[in-house]
Amino acid sequence: MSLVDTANQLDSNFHNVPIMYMDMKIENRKSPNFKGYSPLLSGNNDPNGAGDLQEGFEFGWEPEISQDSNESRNEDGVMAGANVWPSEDVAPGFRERALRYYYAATGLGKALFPIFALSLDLSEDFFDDKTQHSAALMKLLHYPPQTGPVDDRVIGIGAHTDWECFTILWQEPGIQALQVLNANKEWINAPPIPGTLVINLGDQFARWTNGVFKSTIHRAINRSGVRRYSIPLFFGTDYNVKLEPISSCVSPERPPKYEVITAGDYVKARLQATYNH
Ligand SMILES: O=C(O)CCC(=O)C(=O)O
Ligand SMILES: [Fe+2]
Repeated sequence: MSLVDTANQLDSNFHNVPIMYMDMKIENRKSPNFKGYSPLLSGNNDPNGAGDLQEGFEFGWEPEISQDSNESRNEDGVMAGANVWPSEDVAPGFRERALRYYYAATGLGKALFPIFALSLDLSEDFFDDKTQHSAALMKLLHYPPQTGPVDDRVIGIGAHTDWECFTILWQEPGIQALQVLNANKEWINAPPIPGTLVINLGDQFARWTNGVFKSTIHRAINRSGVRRYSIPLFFGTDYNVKLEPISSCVSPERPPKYEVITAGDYVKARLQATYNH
């Protein structure tokens, strides 16, 4: 089955989850790393915005389905922490399908690193020792339709860049919502194309390459009149790895642009800023 078909299958299950009423026991603010359920308007990706008109459910790596989901990995440092799931009564089969798509999509995420290493004239295994632990978060998002008077500061998800290296984004077929800011500062629609996924570059990759690759500014607005779902997978380098610029990307003309911190500290700081606004 193709990756997109696996996502479509998860989507059909996800539509049946009464996600609007997810148990507030699994609210993301109760988890050290914001795993679990984020209610409408609880996050704010654009500091000039007044809250994102979406709700979501976020989870990360965990051992294969048959094992205990409570295991957390020491290597994840500040980002260590178990997933939290809605109960099987509320969402039968949801965890299993979500993890099935997660594992398939992380396989694609991992395959992107050698391609980008080659594009930077590095050996293709350059990122291998930095991507041992699937530092990857998946988010299932629901955007209610936006109708009526519009406050420009409240949209589905405000203008932002993603935080990791690559985002692999599945979008609800047939609904235009995602927009990308081009070099002329114009918003360009990025409609779903059947059978495809969107790949966005994120801040960690801009940091690795000292700005040679840029993270894409994007936003989403659902004015379709119907609910929209999307599923990003944010895939970065291991949380305990320092985001140090690749030496060939630093020169007297291109001095280091970013303070060096670990990938985990970076993601954690961004999560805190987004949900504790
Ligand atoms: O829903 C979308 O299309 C975009 C989601 C997104 O940008 C994000 O979650 O970071
Ligand atoms: Fe994003």
